[in-house]
Amino acid sequence: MPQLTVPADPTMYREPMTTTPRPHSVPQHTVRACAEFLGAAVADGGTKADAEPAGPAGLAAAVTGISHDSQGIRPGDLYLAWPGAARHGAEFGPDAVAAGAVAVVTDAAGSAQLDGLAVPVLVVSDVRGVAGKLSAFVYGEPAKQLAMFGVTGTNGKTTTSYLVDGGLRRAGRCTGVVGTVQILIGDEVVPSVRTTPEAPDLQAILATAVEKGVEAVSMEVSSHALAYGRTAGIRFEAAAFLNLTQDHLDFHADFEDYFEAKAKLFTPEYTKRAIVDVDDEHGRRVVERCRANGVEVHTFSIKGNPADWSAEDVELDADDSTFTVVGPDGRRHKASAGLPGDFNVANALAAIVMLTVSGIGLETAVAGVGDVHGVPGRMERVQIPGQDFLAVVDYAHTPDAVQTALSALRPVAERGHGRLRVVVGCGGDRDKAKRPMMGAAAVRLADEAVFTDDNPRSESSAEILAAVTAGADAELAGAAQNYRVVADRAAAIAYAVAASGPGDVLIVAGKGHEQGQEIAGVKKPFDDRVVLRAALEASAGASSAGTGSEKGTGER
Ligand SMILES: CC(=O)N[C@H]1[C@@H](OP(=O)(O)OP(=O)(O)OC[C@H]2O[C@@H](n3ccc(=O)[nH]c3=O)[C@H](O)[C@@H]2O)O[C@H](CO)[C@@H](O)[C@@H]1O[C@H](C)C(=O)N[C@@H](C)C(=O)N[C@H](CCC(=O)O)C(=O)O
Ligand SMILES: Nc1ncnc2c1ncn2[C@@H]1O[C@H](COP(=O)(O)OP(=O)(O)OP(=O)(O)O)[C@@H](O)[C@H]1O
Ligand SMILES: N[C@H](CCC[C@H](N)C(=O)O)C(=O)O
Ligand SMILES: [Mg+2]
Repeated sequence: MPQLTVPADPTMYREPMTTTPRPHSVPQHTVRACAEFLGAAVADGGTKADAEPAGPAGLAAAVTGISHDSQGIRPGDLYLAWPGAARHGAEFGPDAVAAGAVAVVTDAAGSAQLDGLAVPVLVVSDVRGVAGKLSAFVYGEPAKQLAMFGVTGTNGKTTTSYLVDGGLRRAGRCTGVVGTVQILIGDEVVPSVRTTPEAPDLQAILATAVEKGVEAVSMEVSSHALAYGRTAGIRFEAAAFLNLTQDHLDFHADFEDYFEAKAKLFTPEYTKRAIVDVDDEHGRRVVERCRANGVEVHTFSIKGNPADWSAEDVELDADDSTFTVVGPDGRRHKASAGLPGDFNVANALAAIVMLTVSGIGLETAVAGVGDVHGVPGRMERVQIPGQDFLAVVDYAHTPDAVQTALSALRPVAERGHGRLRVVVGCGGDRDKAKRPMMGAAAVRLADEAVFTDDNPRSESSAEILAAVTAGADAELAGAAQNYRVVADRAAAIAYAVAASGPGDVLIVAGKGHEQGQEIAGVKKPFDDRVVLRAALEASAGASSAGTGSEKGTGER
């Protein structure tokens, strides 16, 4: 098996964002105006200090920004001290003030820790609960100057937000995208650390976008974002619900709680219109909610379910697809998606409907969505000269996504009379319940699964892999084992490449665009696309040197 090392180019690893872009000009409300906006009690080290404000300027100080991170404070900021998983943000109140914070917004528990602070302490009952609207206030309500498009669902948010962006660009809009892969503000690219940024960062990004002439933003709205209120203060032109399947039950109490978080987006406060995939049972529940709460709802289906919009005559290829969009008035329009798999037809239709019902012409929406050929790390083909099998990097990191990705490429393997192989693992410090389910999906739908490390984070790689293989074993129920475990991800990819022969299909799943692999809390550079390409080149080199005799020896 070829030995691989990850290229040690430090520029490949993107450090987490430490500074969010900030707008140049803001309304400069005073601390007092912010306190009034919040209806907050003002405490100064536990003593009511409305009459005698603390600090040099106290309540009269101008507020020029807002942050929840003491390390991201700029002079003139409000510091939001909320309780975290590990500690209370109030612990960092003094750091924030030293960095120039003009006031701290916190809760009663935080206020008790901030005795004698040199700036006013504004006390509210739920800091995260006010963060969205307060941040929007501080930055001058930027979302009101933008056409906002939001996408939620367990899988497909990133893809769909890029497809919406394609349509907006086609319509001549200057655009922004906020999501898992990166943040685009016009032509500026900002690294992303979260799918949906925390509210102060999100509002700063939107205000910067307005300053740069951006007119429309498509963004992912994660369930964490909805639970934490990260998008509060934004009313979307259109919000899409794609699907709801197993994920994030480390964060949500149960599946119903996960659903309720997603359902929040489809209320009049959050969106003008809902675009809902009714092929998903939870989508149908969202439709009922919208009908009850008065949100305008547009349904779509790619599976022949009754819906306002549907995709018919779907033809799938290894790299793309064509279909006919059938609108509510019976209008039919030929469309294409430059991405493989029927699930991407659903994503494309979601984007087309979002754009069309928001006033972009159907023809423009269809053309713009069809302009998008590839989303980083989503079914991204990695190909070297002479390669006689299909190799893709995909971001499937949920049971449903593993199933979807494998099912989408099964016909390609069949057409090539080849075998379907997947390299996959599960992240640590995330939903544990999905691990056996992913293992089961992999052995059920692939000819061979290679189970490997994803981002173990603080967890033991061996324990994560044991949970994955337990699911695989249960699924196989004594049938011949069609998986192997190669914990080292580069070695797993190298094995899978060496095992692949003509007509085969290889999916390297779970890390997509990611630039690092986190093991025992240390993040090292790792890009599946780079590692896969290196493995392909090493394997081709080994074959041409006559040492590739093992290649493609899997049973056919
Ligand atoms: C598990 C989780 O939800 N963690 C979130 C949490 O971190 P934490 O509770 O551990 O924070 P902490 O270390 O206890 O610190 C408490 C507070 O002190 C502040 N602090 C801390 C240290 C310091 O020096 N100065 C300072 O001000 C922190 O900013 C924080 O506000 O609070 C932080 C902000 O306050 C979040 O950014 C962080 O999200 C982390 C990054 C995360 O990865 N969250 C994931 C689970 C997430 O949000 N995922 C969703 C969905 C992904 C998807 O499906 O696409 C997403 O939208 O990305
Ligand atoms: N509509 C869909 N239905 C089911 N699976 C999908 C769908 N769209 C994409 N997928 C699968 O999910 C993976 C992740 O897709 P994408 O990154 O667009 O989703 P996401 O919702 O943004 O994920 P994340 O929660 O990590 O941000 C893809 O690589 C693909 O395997
Ligand atoms: N937004 C997802 C991404 C998971 C990606 C996977 N590579 C992992 O690390 O588990 C999460 O934070 O749960
Ligand atoms: Mg995403």
